Amino acid sequence: MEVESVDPGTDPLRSIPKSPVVVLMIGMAGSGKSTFMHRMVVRLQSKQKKVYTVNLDPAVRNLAYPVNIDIRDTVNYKEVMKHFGLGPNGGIMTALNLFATKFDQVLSILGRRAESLDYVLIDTPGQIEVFNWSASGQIVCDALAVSYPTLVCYVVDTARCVKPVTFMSNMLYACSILYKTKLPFIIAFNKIDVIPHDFLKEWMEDFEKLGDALSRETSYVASLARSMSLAMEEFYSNLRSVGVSAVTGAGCEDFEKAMVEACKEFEESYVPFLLEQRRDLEAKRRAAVEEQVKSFERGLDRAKRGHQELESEDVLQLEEDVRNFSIGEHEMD
Ligand SMILES: Nc1nc2c(ncn2[C@@H]2O[C@H](COP(=O)(O)OP(=O)(O)OP(=O)(O)O)[C@@H](O)[C@H]2O)c(=O)[nH]1
Repeated sequence: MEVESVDPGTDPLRSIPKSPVVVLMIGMAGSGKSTFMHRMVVRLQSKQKKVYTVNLDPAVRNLAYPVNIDIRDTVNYKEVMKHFGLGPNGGIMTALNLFATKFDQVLSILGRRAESLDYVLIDTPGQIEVFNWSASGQIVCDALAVSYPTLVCYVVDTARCVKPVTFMSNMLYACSILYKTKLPFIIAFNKIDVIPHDFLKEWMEDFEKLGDALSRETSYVASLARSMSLAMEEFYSNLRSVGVSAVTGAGCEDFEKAMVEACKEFEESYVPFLLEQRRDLEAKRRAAVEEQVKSFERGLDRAKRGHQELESEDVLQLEEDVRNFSIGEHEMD
């Protein structure tokens, strides 16, 4: 398996255009990422914006929105699980890592489309750690951020944050994503049709209020969360949050305003950093891709040794599929 050379059309050192704006949707399973993507696609299209969508979740069954690039068209994660002897999370992670080794193909497709696009919305797996802490997440984020204004939207299920301890753990996740990606960040407190998010804003703006709520809980985790709540104030000051409902569309206007602000932040804070770091980032990304290719080869060797009882054509077919897949697109409307 060879690492592909970069298409000149996607030269990572060219200047970063103002559009399309890339939004990475990250959030726990069931938080509403796909539904929110659908809502934003419909909303933006109704304003004559050109929206392009990418699905990076190999295990999702149904998508609410029309998808242009779909990881499920490339590697079959169930086959990957079977042949590499992995569980569901390992299968998703390996499929995503494999996809990331060919992410230059996505950049080429976007490069050809970019001039006519306003937004690229990217859906990620609900197993946040699979994206955030794997090589693939790093490869995808770095590749996009050196090419287009790139933002993170962290989708949170507001109803699942009613307990202050759960809210705090959700915020710690958000914190780890912000510090890992370093990209402009918007928290979308989703499902405000079920429960308004005002109490969460209060907890973010006044750590004493969160402390009060936590003092009603007696667990060890609550006292840990209490001692962390002050430290989190600094983190909250680095992000913007809005309440939305993917189902009713409430709050979407605020979300659009937050995207405009986040783009400004990208331009003012991130682009200067990129201008200094781009060569290093690109070298790091290519090294990460090469490492993934090697790790894939090692995995295949192990799989072959472990599957001596299986039909060798089976293993060869999988090897062929995962080595030589190419990334295509579904036409836009
Ligand atoms: N009431 C309400 N339900 C919502 C909202 N957004 C999503 N849902 C529901 O929440 C459930 C999960 O939504 P999805 O969009 O599939 O969530 P996801 O984050 O993409 O989930 P994974 O694909 O598992 O990562 C579905 O039943 C949605 O209909 C919302 O704003 N309000």
